[in-house]
Amino acid sequence: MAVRYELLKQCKQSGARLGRLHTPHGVIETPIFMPVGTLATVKTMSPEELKEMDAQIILSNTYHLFIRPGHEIVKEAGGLHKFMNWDRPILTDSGGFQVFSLGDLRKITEEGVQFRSHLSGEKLFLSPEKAMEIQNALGADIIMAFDECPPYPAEYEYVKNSTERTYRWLKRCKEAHGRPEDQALFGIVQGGEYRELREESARQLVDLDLPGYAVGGLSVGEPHEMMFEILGYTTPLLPKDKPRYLMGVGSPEALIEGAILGIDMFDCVLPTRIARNGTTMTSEGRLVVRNAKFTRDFGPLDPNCDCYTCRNYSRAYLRHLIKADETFGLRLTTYHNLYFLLNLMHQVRQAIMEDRLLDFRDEFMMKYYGTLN
Ligand SMILES: Nc1nc2cc3nc(NCCc4ccc(C(=O)O)cc4)[nH]c3cc2c(=O)[nH]1
Repeated sequence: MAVRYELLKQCKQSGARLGRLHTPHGVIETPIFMPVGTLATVKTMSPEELKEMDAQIILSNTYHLFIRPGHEIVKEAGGLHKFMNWDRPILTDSGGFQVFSLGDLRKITEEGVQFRSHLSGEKLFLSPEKAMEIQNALGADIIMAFDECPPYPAEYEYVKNSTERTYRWLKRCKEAHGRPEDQALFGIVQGGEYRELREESARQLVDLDLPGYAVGGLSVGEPHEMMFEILGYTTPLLPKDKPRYLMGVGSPEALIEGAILGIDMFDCVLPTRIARNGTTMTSEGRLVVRNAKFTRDFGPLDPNCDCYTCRNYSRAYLRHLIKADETFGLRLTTYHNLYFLLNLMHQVRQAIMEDRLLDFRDEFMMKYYGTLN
């Protein structure tokens, strides 16, 4: 089996669980946050730094690597692990979301999606078969089905047709998957904001008995409460003995709430993207270190953080680097933001172990957001 999930403990206070995900490139402790390395690099971080902060799995993107440098190049290099010198697990997203959010969308048909590259404008085509060919070439441990992520909001009829086609595409992915022995194909539950479509999608995917299930079509601009409400009735439909992956979610509050609702895996570009404009996540909430008020603040970014950035540099120094657009500044804020979320998930796992995740949530929310919700 390419990937095997081991349920270690069900939290007594919530729907959260402690688990271990065994993959060909190592074991992942869940619930887990996955740093995003879209172009075969987690921007400004080295693999050694990612290991130092205990990143156990990273994400990369079919769409981007298909466009540049091309999946054949990566395959000739020996696959993505070798190409980027990362010997721990990798998950690749299928391109479904990226085509709809990045490429200049041409046309969706039963066959697949015609679009223009956001780089060269060249006409390209992605289909379930093509997405499998690319991901089989990249060699990630976990690969995602080619799906359509419907926009929010979207009419019931549109979402119904899209979700039914996404299911037909998933069956084609399963058929076309060339490496089931060492790459686990996860399905993606869709259905928009419509409960009966979500329930139907979950039922169909579970019948395919896949090694893992993602909840897609969320974190696309819908209200926070709606995302949690959808998770509330979708996650329980997924098998307890398989990992559940909420795509594109990465704020501290959403990671904790998602874990409480039974989600095991998260990914988001948020921490790395906001770091590059000097916005950081600290134990006392968001802190925009480029702000003038930190000009003479010689204390650590986060007094409660023991990461490399917080142990060695001051807010004044970080502000100076970010203002001067010094690359080292981006590296230091990125390192801290990733460390913050990875450490948050470590504390979440600890809280599940001690059956006190709801208490942990309240304590965290008070410190980070200054409110209980
Ligand atoms: N295959 C597939 N992939 C997905 C990726 C997603 N990513 C999101 N949300 C990301 C939201 C997002 C985007 C940008 C930033 C930032 O720049 O900070 C933060 C969050 N929702 C997503 C849904 C899907 C989906 O259904 N199917």
